[in-house]
Amino acid sequence: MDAMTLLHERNSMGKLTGPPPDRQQLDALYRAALRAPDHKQLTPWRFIEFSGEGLDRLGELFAKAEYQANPHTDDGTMDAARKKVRRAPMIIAVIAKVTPDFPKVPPIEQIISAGCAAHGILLAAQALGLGGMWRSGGYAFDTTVRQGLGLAEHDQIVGFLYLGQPGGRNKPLPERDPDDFVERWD
Ligand SMILES: Cc1cc2nc3c(=O)[nH]c(=O)nc-3n(C[C@H](O)[C@H](O)[C@H](O)COP(=O)(O)O)c2cc1C
Repeated sequence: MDAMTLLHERNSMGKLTGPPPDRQQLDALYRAALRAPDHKQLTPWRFIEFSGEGLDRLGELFAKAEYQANPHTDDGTMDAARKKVRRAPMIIAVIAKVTPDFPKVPPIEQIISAGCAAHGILLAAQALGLGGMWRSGGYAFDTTVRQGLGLAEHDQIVGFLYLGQPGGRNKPLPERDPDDFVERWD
């Protein structure tokens, strides 16, 4: 696939099956992430890869988050939280490692950079014939999840990237006209 087609036709894939990306594919995904634009070369990124039993550990953390938010939460909600992680054979949590008070690089720039890294992973996944979907849910902002993943005070989870083999048909892409979004100062 040529680069422009990839950029114009990136499409999230929510239905994902095994096997997970292999090590060679993962290396390519991370290399794409590491080319994210990065003011002052802070490399404000951290990735946590979950597969196999690691997914269940993440699911347990999601269930714990539900419980901490509401100790009266029912078993069904806790189970649903556990099962969410099994929507893909692999999840990569993309974390912005934020350095507060860094001259000229405010936290928002570091978080955007991590967002670009996530986008790089999704684009690279599609280029390799993999499927991917960026999800946050409430868990990306949850204190229990943040603690469980070892985030420092200023870090942010920018997303959970669900990755695997495409398990469904690509949805039609939305028709969007650049002119609806662009203002020109000629
Ligand atoms: C930061 C971020 C968080 C997202 N979180 C979710 C989510 O929790 N659940 C969801 O269904 N889609 C979520 N999305 C949207 C999907 O990843 C996807 O972009 C959307 O379904 C549109 O599909 P498309 O990317 O193919 O246009 C999120 C997107 C971003 C950028």
